[in-house]
Amino acid sequence: LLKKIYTLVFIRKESQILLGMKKRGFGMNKWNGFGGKVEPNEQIIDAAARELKEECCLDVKTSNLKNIGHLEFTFEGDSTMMDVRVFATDIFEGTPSETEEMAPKWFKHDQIPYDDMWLDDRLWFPYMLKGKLFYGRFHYQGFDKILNYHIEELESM
Ligand SMILES: CN1CCN(c2cc(NC3CC3)nc(N)n2)CC1
Repeated sequence: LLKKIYTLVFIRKESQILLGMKKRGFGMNKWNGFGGKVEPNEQIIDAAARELKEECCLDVKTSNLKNIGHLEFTFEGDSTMMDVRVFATDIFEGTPSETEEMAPKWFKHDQIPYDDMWLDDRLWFPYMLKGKLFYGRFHYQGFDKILNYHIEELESM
């Protein structure tokens, strides 16, 4: 019932996508996009650009970040909902660099390391990789089992 909003940013270059290996905190030891919490009085899009810079030193203009997806996560026995706003761009400045949070690496679309990612990723990544807009909700039991989910392509966000 209590919704917390998070950001998740994917950077694309030619036929590759940038993922980061999370070195600490939530999602540690999983590859993922870059993101985090939205501070009070912070616009979601600004939080997305801020976290990207903090986590892999890339600079993006918020005007170049496109909202491509919306993911909602609930957990059996827990009343919080993770509301994850997904953004992507292929316009960025800087070189992806390792930080205390993330070790970045480029991946070809057919070499996404799903076994070292959140379980839901293998369900919605194909929509993202095909350039589609998507909405997905996933109900987890613990962090290693999805009890049920729904995902759909959207015509607009
Ligand atoms: C700040 N982060 C951004 C990414 N995020 C998640 C969550 C997730 N699944 C949920 C079961 C945990 N799956 C991906 N790919 N990312 C959580 C919050």
